[in-house]
Amino acid sequence: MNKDISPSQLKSAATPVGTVAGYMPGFGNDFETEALPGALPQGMNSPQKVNYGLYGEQLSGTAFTAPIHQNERTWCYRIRPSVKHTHRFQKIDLPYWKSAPHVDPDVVSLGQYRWDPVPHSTEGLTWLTGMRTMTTAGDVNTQVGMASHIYLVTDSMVDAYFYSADSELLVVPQEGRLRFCTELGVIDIEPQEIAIIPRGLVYRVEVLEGPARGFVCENYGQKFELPGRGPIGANCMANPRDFKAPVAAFEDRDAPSTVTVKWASQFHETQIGHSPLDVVAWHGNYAPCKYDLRTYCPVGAIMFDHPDPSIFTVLTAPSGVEGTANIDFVLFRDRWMVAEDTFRPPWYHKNVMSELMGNIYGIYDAKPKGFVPGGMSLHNMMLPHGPDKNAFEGASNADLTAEKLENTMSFMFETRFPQHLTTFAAHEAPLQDDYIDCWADIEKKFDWTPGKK
Ligand SMILES: O=C(O)Cc1cc(O)ccc1O
Ligand SMILES: [Fe+2]
Repeated sequence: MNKDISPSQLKSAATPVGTVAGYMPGFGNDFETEALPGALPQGMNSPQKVNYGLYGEQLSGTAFTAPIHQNERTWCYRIRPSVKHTHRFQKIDLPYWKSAPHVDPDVVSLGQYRWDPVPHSTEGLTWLTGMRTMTTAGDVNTQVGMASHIYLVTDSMVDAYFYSADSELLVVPQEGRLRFCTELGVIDIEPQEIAIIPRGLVYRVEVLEGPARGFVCENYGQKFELPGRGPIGANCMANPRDFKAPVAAFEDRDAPSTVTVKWASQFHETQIGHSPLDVVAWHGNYAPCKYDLRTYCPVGAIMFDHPDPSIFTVLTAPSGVEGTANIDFVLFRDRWMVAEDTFRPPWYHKNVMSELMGNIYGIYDAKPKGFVPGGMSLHNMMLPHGPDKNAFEGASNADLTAEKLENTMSFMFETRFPQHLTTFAAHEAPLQDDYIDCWADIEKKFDWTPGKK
């Protein structure tokens, strides 16, 4: 132990997990943070003895040899190395959390689909038991694609911890407030914020205000990164400083605990005798973060026409094919509409990517009715869609003054892979059977008469 530190200093410096959430700004920065003074080795990663009797441990988020601009890892200094567990892993069943490839032969995924909010259950549900997979795409074993989930959470995890070896999770709350107590610190989120929980990071989820509902994009592939802004330049869209990583916080708590691991699509459990959230200090660039969607600075059409929705990309997870994302996370927030002589809502279209949308709050301009907060829609790859009849009539006859779209926040998880509905999405979730009728009354307006000039 470091002899320069007095016991009173130690007491005041400790920030146990679960009491305080403090943050450091920046996206993918090389952070350093310590909950006890002097806990973080300086100038090297593996001193012969670490202060306070801590163990050094590296968490790699990319291959050791990944290019320098993508290479991510974090050095943790912890009370016990995380290998210490007392039991072999046992498989457990979480029947509502599915992974790709998962194709129910009796479910038709080819279609335009929309769901009302999945209602809260009368039984108590945690982050693990309350996860409801709606769609899967790609293949978790080859680390391509994604799954979309709804979470319904009423109960905090108690002496229970989780990590996903399969995926990074992008969490989009719609109702309630959650606390993510992670190995690297504490993150609190509420609607209009998001959190990113990296692959391999251990955490438990507590309910600060329930019941909580929201959306999750489970990314099997390369990590989310900020999109290149091209000619837009060095500012606007999502700015790096608005992403917040937690400061170090730890628990020194001996209690029989469970660790659940999602690995190659299956869930496994082991027992440990202490809290694994025992990282006293860390440094590195592989860390969870939160982001307030209200800080997203949209750039749009200021003269005419409706640009592709890629202008609203918050984060993109590359697929290896340049410009073709494994997943884009796109935000439709409040903004001004000023384009002249223009049909302002989204146009009718057929997209090579598949579009999973969720409504966080308010009204989405292409679907003034039926796409409600907590609801989702799926327009699968190469399936035509666009404004419903009301939106078309409204926007093609509107007085085109400058108009502010207010009371609106929806998002899209857009992937290059087809999305397959789970049995839950097709049969248990509140699917709107009449969704495609929103286009049924679109009239033929063609006003050409043969032979007439
Ligand atoms: O289908 C949707 O509503 C999402 C969407 C929005 C937009 O402005 C342009 C294209 C697009 O797919
Ligand atoms: Fe679309």
